[in-house]
Amino acid sequence: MEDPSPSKVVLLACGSFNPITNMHLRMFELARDHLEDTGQYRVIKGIISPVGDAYKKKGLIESCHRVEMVRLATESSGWITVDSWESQQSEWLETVKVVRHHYEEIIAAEHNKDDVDTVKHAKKRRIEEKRFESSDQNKKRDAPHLMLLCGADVLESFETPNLWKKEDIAEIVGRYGLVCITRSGGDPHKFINQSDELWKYRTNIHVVHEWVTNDISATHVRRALRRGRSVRYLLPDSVISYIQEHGLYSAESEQKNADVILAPFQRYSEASTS
Ligand SMILES: Nc1ncnc2c1ncn2[C@@H]1O[C@H](COP(=O)(O)OP(=O)(O)OP(=O)(O)O)[C@@H](O)[C@H]1O
Ligand SMILES: NC(=O)c1ccc[n+]([C@@H]2O[C@H](COP(=O)(O)O)[C@@H](O)[C@H]2O)c1
Ligand SMILES: [Zn+2]
Repeated sequence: MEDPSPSKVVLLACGSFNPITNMHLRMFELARDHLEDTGQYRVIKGIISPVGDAYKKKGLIESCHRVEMVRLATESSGWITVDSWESQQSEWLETVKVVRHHYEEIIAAEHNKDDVDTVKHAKKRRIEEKRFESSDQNKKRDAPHLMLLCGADVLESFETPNLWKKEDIAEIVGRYGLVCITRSGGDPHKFINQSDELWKYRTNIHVVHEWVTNDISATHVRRALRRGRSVRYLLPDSVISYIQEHGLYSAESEQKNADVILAPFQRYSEASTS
């Protein structure tokens, strides 16, 4: 008999969040509505993982500030949280490693939950276990899926030479799944259609069309801040207060890493020359 209950999903967004904007938060709401509309999924959690300082992107301020701003921005959400594990690593980590880490955490939490259940409901479980031949198989089936959430620009960056490894893309998209929000100027469907690699995994890529096109970008916010312009309503008030209190985003901070190569380019060009 077909299982009518929707699969649980955890959404993970990786990026600079320099700083977090309302659009980063909207991505989660849009993705949840889209997935739940299919009747196949129930989104139980959203995780925002700011990239570590070793990513070396131009203008990237210290991760402690970026993490704190995400914490403030997600305070009012009942399901989106920040996770600082990635940002605490001394080296830049490929996104696939971040995805694996969070999946392992989810599975470990499921096992812990089962252990607690075992003590609390030992009797009930014994009865249930008799109904299933392999409890492990069922545990796995009930475990939440983890999907990477991103904007269309990240999907399009898969084709940039020396930025992503083919096997990493295959693992992220093939094994976990991707939810991609349209961003003005891009057409993810066309992009998937034109890529033999992505076409293979098309059923694992959920494209969410944002009809209320919203072109907020962190770059735009940083530029406005440098010019002393208002950024109100582009990001939460608590984040704006934090930026003001700590004097973040100046002409000087925008020059950070200006003469450094982005970590993935550095790593993959080293690999191809050695
Ligand atoms: N307006 C938007 N529409 C759709 N996706 C977005 C939007 N802004 C950011 N994202 C997505 O949010 C994630 C984190 O992106 P990132 O931190 O680079 O934000 P950004 O606004 O693009 O910043 P920057 O301008 O510094 O590149 C990425 O997956 C990116 O595609
Ligand atoms: N090969 C990879 O795994 C790879 C390459 C480029 C960017 N990324 C990630 O994608 C995100 C992109 O963030 P930005 O759009 O802010 O540059 C970051 O989290 C970064 O670590 C991963
Ligand atoms: Zn970006």
